[in-house]
Amino acid sequence: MNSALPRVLIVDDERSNINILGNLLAPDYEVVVAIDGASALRRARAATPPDIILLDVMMPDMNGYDVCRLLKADAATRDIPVIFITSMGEEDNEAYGLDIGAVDYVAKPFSPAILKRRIQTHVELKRLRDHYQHLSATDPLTGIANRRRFDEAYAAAWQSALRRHEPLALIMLDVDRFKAYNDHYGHPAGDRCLQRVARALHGSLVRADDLLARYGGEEFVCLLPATDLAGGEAVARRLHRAVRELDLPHEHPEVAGRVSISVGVAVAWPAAGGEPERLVAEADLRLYEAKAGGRDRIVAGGAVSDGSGQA
Ligand SMILES: Nc1nc2c(ncn2[C@@H]2O[C@H](COP(=O)(O)OP(=O)(O)OP(=O)(O)O)[C@@H](O)[C@H]2O)c(=O)[nH]1
Repeated sequence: MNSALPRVLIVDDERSNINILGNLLAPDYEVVVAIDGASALRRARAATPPDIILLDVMMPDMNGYDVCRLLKADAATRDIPVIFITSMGEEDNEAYGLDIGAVDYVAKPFSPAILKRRIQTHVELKRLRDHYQHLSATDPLTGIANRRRFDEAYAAAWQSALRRHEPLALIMLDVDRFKAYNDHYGHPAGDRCLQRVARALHGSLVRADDLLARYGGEEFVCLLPATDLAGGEAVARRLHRAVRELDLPHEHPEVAGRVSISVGVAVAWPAAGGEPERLVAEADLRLYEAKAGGRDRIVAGGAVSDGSGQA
C-alpha cells in the first residue's frame, strides 16, 4: 500500500482557518490549499488528487455544498472523502451535507485532537478501498489489468468513441502452442513465461490511454482508443516484435524455436445502438485466422461499421 504522506486538500476562503488546519495536520500530511470552489475542483482533479478534502460551507461564488455535489458527480473525484468543517452546525445543515455525499460533518468550534483522529480514520478507509479496488482490477500472475478491468474500460472506451466520433481498435493475441510449452517445461515455467510476455507487451505500449489486459489463460487483449486500423496494425507489430525479441526457447516442432504470439486486429467506429461485442468477435476471428494461417503472425482487418457508415 502507498506509504507516502497522505495528501489533504483544505478548502476555505479564510486564510486564518486554513492556517489553523494546516498547522494541525502539517507534520503528518501533505497539505494542499484552495481558497475558492473553482480552484478546489481543479486541485481535486489534478494528476495526483488529494486523499481527503476538508471543505468549508460558506464561501463566495460557489458554496461548499455545490463543490461537494460536483465532486460526487464526477467519476474522477467521486471516491475522495469530503469532510465539511463549518460554523453552520444546525442539524438540518449537517444532515444535508451527509446526504450529498460527505463522509463527516464537523461543526466549529472543534477539538483539534478529535478532528485529527477522524481525518485519520477516513484516510485509512480510503487507502484500504483504493488497495482493494486495485487488487480487484489486477491479474495476480502478471500484474497487468485483468478481464474485469478490461470489460469496464472497454465499455467506457466504446461510449467515449461514440461521443467523439473516433475509431476504436482492439488487438487479441495468444501465445502459440502454449499447452506444449507447459507440457515440456512445466507449469511454473509456463507461469514465468506468461509474466515475461506480459511485461514485454506492456513495455511496447506508449499511449497512456492504451490498455493491456490478460483476457484469460494465455490470451491477452489490447484496447486502443482513438486508433484506426493502420494504427492498430502498427501497435500489433510492436507487440509481436517485443515477444520475438524476448527470445524465449520453445521446443516444439510447430514453432520457430522460440515463444511467439498470434495476433488479431480489428477496428470499429462505434455508432448509437451498435454492439460492442461485435468488435471483440471480429478481433477474435482475426486471431483465429492468424492461428489457422500458421501462427506467429498478425492478421488485421474487418472494420465494424455498426451503421455509422464510416468503416
Ligand atoms: N502455466 C500456465 N499455463 C496456463 C495458464 N493459463 C492457461 N494456461 C495453459 O495454456 C494452454 C492453452 O492451450 P490451448 O488453448 O490448447 O492453446 P495452445 O496450446 O497455446 O495452442 P494454440 O493457441 O493453438 O497455438 C493450456 O494448456 C492452459 O493450461 C497459466 O496461468 N499458467
